[in-house]
Amino acid sequence: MESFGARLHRAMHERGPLCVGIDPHPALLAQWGLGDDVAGLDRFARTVVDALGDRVAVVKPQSAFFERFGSQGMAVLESTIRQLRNLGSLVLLDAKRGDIGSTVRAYASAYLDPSSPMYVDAVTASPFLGVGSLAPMFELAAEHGGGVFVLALTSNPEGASVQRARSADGRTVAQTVLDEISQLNAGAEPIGSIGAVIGATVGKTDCDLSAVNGPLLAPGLGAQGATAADLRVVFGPAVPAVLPAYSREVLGAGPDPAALRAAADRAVAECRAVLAMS
Ligand SMILES: O=c1ccn([C@@H]2O[C@H](COP(=O)(O)O)[C@@H](O)[C@H]2O)c(=O)[nH]1
Repeated sequence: MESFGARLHRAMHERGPLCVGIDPHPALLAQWGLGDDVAGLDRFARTVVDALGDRVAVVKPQSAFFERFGSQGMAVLESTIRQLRNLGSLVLLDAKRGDIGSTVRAYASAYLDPSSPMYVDAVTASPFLGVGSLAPMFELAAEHGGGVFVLALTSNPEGASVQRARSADGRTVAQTVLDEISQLNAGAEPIGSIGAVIGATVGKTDCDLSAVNGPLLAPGLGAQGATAADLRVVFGPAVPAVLPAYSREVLGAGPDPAALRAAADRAVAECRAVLAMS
């Protein structure tokens, strides 16, 4: 099966370098004239899927906003994932999972096994229990052409105290995570399937990104204050590997589908200019 890295590389070239999040915040539901309930959640997600599912490279449902509504919210998430896959966008589930290896195996089956109802193209993962504890995810991703995005330098200001801390060998925690990702992606073409999450808000990373050879998911654009121009500062020569991610900035244009599409097109144009892809 074709690797996630290869599928993502093609999708970004064909559809543009953009990941749009589905983050149905209560404030956005209200702004769209929807109730803060399962029906509102369902309408919100369907509107985004119908407007963007056949247009953007990657759609990233934020699991937390579906989990809020219990089993009914998870049913909406499952059907959102199915609809997105039918429309051709890659689905990156933002669930930030991580645990001891034996439990990570269950998370891996939930998201990266094609027989699961929650099967997605890629999932976000937290390396706080050690990057090695995520091995079951990496293995299942490799077996079925999936991807994993591992948190390295997150977009929130609180992340730095942990992620920029230095370990005994002098490397930052973020660099340690990136080095382990580099090993997993070594030799992969056109790009590896294990990505790193590095916020567009973090300024200079003080990290060596040259060997990562995987996609660099950059949240923090728009609502959190970063702009497309910041991507050059944060990623330097690694900027062509960046997958820019917007949620509220694009979603705030809804619920009119044409306005959502226009907002996504604007974001693609801005990012394409920075990533020097045409
Ligand atoms: O470092 C990180 C990792 C993940 N996120 C997630 O991305 C979106 C951002 O939403 P915006 O509305 O564009 O701010 C959200 O789902 C976060 O959980 C992140 O922001 N930073």
